[in-house]
Amino acid sequence: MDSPSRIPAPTPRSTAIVVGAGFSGLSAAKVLVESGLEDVLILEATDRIGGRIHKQEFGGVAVELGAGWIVGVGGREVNPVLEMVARSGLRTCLSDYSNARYNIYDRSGNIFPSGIAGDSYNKAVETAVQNLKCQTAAVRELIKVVEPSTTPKTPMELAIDFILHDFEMPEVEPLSTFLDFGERELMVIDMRGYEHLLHRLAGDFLSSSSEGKITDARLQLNKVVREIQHTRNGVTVATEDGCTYEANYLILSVSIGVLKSDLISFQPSLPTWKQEAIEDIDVTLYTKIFLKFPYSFWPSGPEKEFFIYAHERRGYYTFWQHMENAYPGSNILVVTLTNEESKRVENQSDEETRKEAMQVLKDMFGPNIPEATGILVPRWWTNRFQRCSYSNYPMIPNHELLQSIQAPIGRIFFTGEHTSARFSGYVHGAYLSGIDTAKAVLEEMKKKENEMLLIEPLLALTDSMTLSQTDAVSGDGPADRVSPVVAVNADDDDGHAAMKTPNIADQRPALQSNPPPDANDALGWVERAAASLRKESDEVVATQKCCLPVCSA
Ligand SMILES: Cc1cc2nc3c(=O)[nH]c(=O)nc-3n(C[C@H](O)[C@H](O)[C@H](O)COP(=O)(O)OP(=O)(O)OC[C@H]3O[C@@H](n4cnc5c(N)ncnc54)[C@H](O)[C@@H]3O)c2cc1C
Repeated sequence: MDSPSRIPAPTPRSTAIVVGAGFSGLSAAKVLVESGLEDVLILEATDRIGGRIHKQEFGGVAVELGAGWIVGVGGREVNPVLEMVARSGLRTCLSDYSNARYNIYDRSGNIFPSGIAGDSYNKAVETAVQNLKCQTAAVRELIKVVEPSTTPKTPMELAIDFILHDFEMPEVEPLSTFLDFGERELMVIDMRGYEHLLHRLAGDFLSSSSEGKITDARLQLNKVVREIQHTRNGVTVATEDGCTYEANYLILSVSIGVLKSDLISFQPSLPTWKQEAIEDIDVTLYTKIFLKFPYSFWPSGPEKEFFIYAHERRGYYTFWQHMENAYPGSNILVVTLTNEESKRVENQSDEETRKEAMQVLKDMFGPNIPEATGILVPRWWTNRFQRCSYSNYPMIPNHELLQSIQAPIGRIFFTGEHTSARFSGYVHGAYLSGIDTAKAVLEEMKKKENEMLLIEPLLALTDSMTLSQTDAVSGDGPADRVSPVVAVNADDDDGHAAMKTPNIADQRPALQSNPPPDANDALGWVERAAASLRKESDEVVATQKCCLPVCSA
């Protein structure tokens, strides 16, 4: 009997492949499918959808390892994620950070008097706003030197500085999220998790079982994309398990951290300006560490949910939250670390982290508190499918950088929170970017279709001429159907539509050497049409150059 073949069966070419099934990938796929592209294929590296939205059961409740809040609520526009929350009846509660400044503990367990803490906080906000104004003015006037800011020195100043700058605070950060959607934040406290929104979204266009499990073959889990080959005609994707997939277009929704890493290689390589833009974007690491206790020992009540530990090392187990408001009786504390501290704890054992956290809690609440019985430390940095928590753009908008990040390369389109002009870093930014990118792909397809309508008669004509010509010369039929006119308007391998205009005369020696008598007029017509297409493509290049000043043509 024949043994079953180990070579995976070739998959049919799809119109579009979406890499990644986080919020942006799924929202992009939904738009494509609902526009009639039934054959969209989604390749996701892990065994689940959701990406940086990830619920896990811990200590008897659902905790959010990634996004936990709907940020931007109560403003003049409605956050689209809030609309989804309302539709799916997800349980949330308001997070009020304003009292955290009155719950600042020193290393001896004393709370700073509210007057001192409040004054220090207000001063830090003033300085931060002042700095921002200075920077904006400096950018406007192209002044390089800015007044040095007041540097926080004491443990309390360092703690406040950490809260103001490592968490987005509407008081100091004029982000579109706060300006448009409002300054409030709702925490998701639902056993189905934040990721329930993604399951609902996927369920809108992918088939699922009666238990809600997605069964649609268009979603392929455990498919780690390692290589993307792209030409002017399409893309070929190779996954770690040895499969290849072909498509006309590709939407890449992996995080900026993954783009910075070497997980995915591109053939040909991404152009230098794209690689530089990817390098230039900073990433933030944000780690919520969950600790489970046999009973609660921290102050509870409406204004005690958040508390701060002031240590001489900035960001050392600074920001704490108890989960009693969300899940009464859960006896869970959450402490948030960022950036270098996140990396440090990711690289040590959970037991070491538990000991450090316990020492901090003992500093604040005394030596007799119970030991944590469980700890959960998410690892976003060492996770090769994330390598960050979210992108971190400079406060002063850098349009050039953003445009370079957003710009497609040939048939590869980029999406994800890091491509969102107004809402980078957030769930709603990811969701809206997916929609925008899918629309851009549809536009591009329409443009190509229109071009083909124009080109097809020319193709037929050049085919018939080439046929008679090559018949006359060699007796063979045309080997390659790609017409020089098609090449005029096709993308080059660097991804810029029609950046190089081929010399038609060079590509058509046989036609010129001995044209059939009745083809002379037709040839003139082809030349004129090609010239007009060339002019059109030059205009495209001009537009692209003006959008992408860093582009090396
Ligand atoms: C700890 C943390 C806290 C956060 N808190 C908030 C918050 O409270 N509120 C808020 O609005 N936002 C928050 N965010 C940000 C928010 O989670 C993200 O902005 C958003 O979820 C990003 O969605 P995305 O689709 O852009 O990317 P992702 O969700 O990362 O989706 C990308 C997908 O691509 C997959 N992938 C990666 N590499 C490959 C590959 N080679 N092949 C195939 N698939 C691949 C990944 O597995 C992933 O599923 C937080 C993020 C983190 C990590």
